[in-house]
Amino acid sequence: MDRYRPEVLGIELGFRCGTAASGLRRNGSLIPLPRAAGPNTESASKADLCSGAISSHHPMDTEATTASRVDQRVVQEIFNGVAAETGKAFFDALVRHLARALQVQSAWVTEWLPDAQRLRALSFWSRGHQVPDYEYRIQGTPCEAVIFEQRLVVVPERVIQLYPDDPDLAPLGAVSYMGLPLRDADGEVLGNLAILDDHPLAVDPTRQAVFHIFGARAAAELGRLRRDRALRESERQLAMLIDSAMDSILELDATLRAVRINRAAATCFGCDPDAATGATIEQLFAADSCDRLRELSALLQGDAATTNALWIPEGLQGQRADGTAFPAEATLSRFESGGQAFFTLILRNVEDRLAAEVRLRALTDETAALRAELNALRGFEEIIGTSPALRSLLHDIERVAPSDATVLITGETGTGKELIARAIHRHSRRRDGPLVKVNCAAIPANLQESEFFGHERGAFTGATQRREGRFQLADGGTLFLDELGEMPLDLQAKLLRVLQEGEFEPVGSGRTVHIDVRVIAATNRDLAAMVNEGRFREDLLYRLNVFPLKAPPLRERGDDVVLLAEAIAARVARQQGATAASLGEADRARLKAYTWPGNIRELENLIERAWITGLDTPGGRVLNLARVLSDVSTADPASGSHPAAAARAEAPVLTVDEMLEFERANLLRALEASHGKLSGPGGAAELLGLHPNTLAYRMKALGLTKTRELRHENS
Ligand SMILES: Nc1ncnc2c1ncn2[C@@H]1O[C@H](COP(=O)(O)OP(=O)(O)OP(=O)(O)O)[C@@H](O)[C@H]1O
Repeated sequence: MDRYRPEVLGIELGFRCGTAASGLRRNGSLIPLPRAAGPNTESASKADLCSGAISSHHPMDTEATTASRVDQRVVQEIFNGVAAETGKAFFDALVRHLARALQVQSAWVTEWLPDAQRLRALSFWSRGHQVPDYEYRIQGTPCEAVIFEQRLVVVPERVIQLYPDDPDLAPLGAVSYMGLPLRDADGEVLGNLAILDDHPLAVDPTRQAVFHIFGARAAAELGRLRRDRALRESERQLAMLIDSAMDSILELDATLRAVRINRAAATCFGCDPDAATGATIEQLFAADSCDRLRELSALLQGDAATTNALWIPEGLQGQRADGTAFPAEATLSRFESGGQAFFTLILRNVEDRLAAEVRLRALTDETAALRAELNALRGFEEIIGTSPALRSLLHDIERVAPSDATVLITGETGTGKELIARAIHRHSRRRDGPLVKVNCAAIPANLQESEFFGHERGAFTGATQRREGRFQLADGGTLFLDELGEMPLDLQAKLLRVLQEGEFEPVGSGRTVHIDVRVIAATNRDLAAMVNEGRFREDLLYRLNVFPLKAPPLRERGDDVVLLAEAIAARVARQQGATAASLGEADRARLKAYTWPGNIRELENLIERAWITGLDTPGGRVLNLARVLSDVSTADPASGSHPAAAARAEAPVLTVDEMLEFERANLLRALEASHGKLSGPGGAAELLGLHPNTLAYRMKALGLTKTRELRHENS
């Protein structure tokens, strides 16, 4: 814009003495200005400069030598005047010396406030005095171009006419102006340096150069001030941050003396932050912790140091001002400031955490103990009974369960062998693994191998898919082999290998599979007798018989029969949404008198029947035990006419084969009596006191599976 063109050198300068102004209008108020005693009375050199300008249309050309000489002096003068100063004093000295040396009425240095679009004087010298609090809007002033166009602006004369909107020019009686932007190293405008006179300004390149030099000096100081201010601000923020941190922070010097500690640290050490500043680590930590801190700080300092920070998990003992100690964990890190090493120790009092951990551990232990107790109860909760025989069995279960020993459970049918196997699994370390049951009597002999060990696709006719065997399914858990006595001899050999080596080959595969399975086997057969007969492998028996358990028959469990009867009755009642009345003395006696050849399974069947034919009373349903027991036991056992008692008294000792034949004949009799009905009320299973599934297994085993007359009514 043309109005900014006057700085072009060579303009004819006229000398006019300005009118003394009464004051500056800034910030809405009038700043009084001292009245000038006369134009440029401060220095004789001003006259030289001005007259040179007047006498020539080209002062620059004609006065160059003089100006140069004068400027050398000016430079020196200003440098001497400001060299020792910094900050506000520096700017005061700068503008004072500049005005005096250039023989101008006013000189000022400002800071640019871009948000407010204002310039604030860091120092303003006018007519021999400092003008305080000088600040102005930039718009319409000669400084506008200085700041926005970032260049030197020289207005040798008629500045009021050129900038009629600048309200301060008239009160100052301004005639000429020169302004220079002050920039930092990045080129950002920080403010400006300006002079103003009530006479036309004689300008030449040398004077401008001098102005530039002092502009650069002012810019450097302004930049320094800014950085200083920014540093102080960031230090303030850092101090606030450190002080408000939850963790205790200690800044230590190279000798590990605290140079600063935050509020959290002061609280932690139970002292005043100021009092703790200057404390040695010996005053803050226990002796061995001090040794540790010294060692670690040396590690961080050494040439071989590979890290800047070290984690000290627990193990530090802080010492409070009152002499008490607290456990702490910390991070020690090293930093440098002003070429000196410092350490930051970020500390955390872990007293509460350790106490919480101790509490947690105690609670965990307690919970584990309670859980174990509960498990012990729950593990055997299905096994009802308090008789010495049963208690001794439970004790054995507890002993053998935690080991990985193979267990062989023997006992009559229905005595709870499967229940025992489950209890062992539940009390073993494999409790979270699978419990897989295989009933050897229920699987056709030719399919047993594949059932146990799995098969490859196409291994035999019908093997359309590859299939995993029970052993593999039980990997990591327990395999329960029920009715082990029914296992064919060739499979027994393979089972032995699995037990000994933990590996097998699936049918039709050359691949060896390794498994980790505990085997629990059960049988109601006399395996020793079978060994003698060559029907069971002796080596397998030895291998299985590591820990034999015998499930006692119900008739040897004393009052357990009553407890069991009541529990079964309650279960049946629950299923029906009813209640069962307590057993009367007569019923208890009846239950105890019977010999229970089918054991607990027979008892279950009997109670169910007694429930059906029972009588409802206000106290709950009364079981019709008299009738169902008289059906199975018409005679008084004490008289010796009870079938079992009679059998014990009269029957000759039978061989195993004779026993099997006897069993076969007995089953056929039961089937005849039930007219071929297998299960349900009046069925053969009920007559025999067997579970229908067991009856079915037994029939298969005895070759009775194809009996045409059999009818399943309720399953
Ligand atoms: N002590 C007991 N407490 C409660 N119920 C029992 C007890 N013993 C056995 N039973 C119950 O008796 C029934 C027969 O038990 P289980 O099947 O375990 O006998 P088993 O000896 O394996 O019979 P089998 O030789 O015929 O396979 C199951 O319903 C079982 O829950």
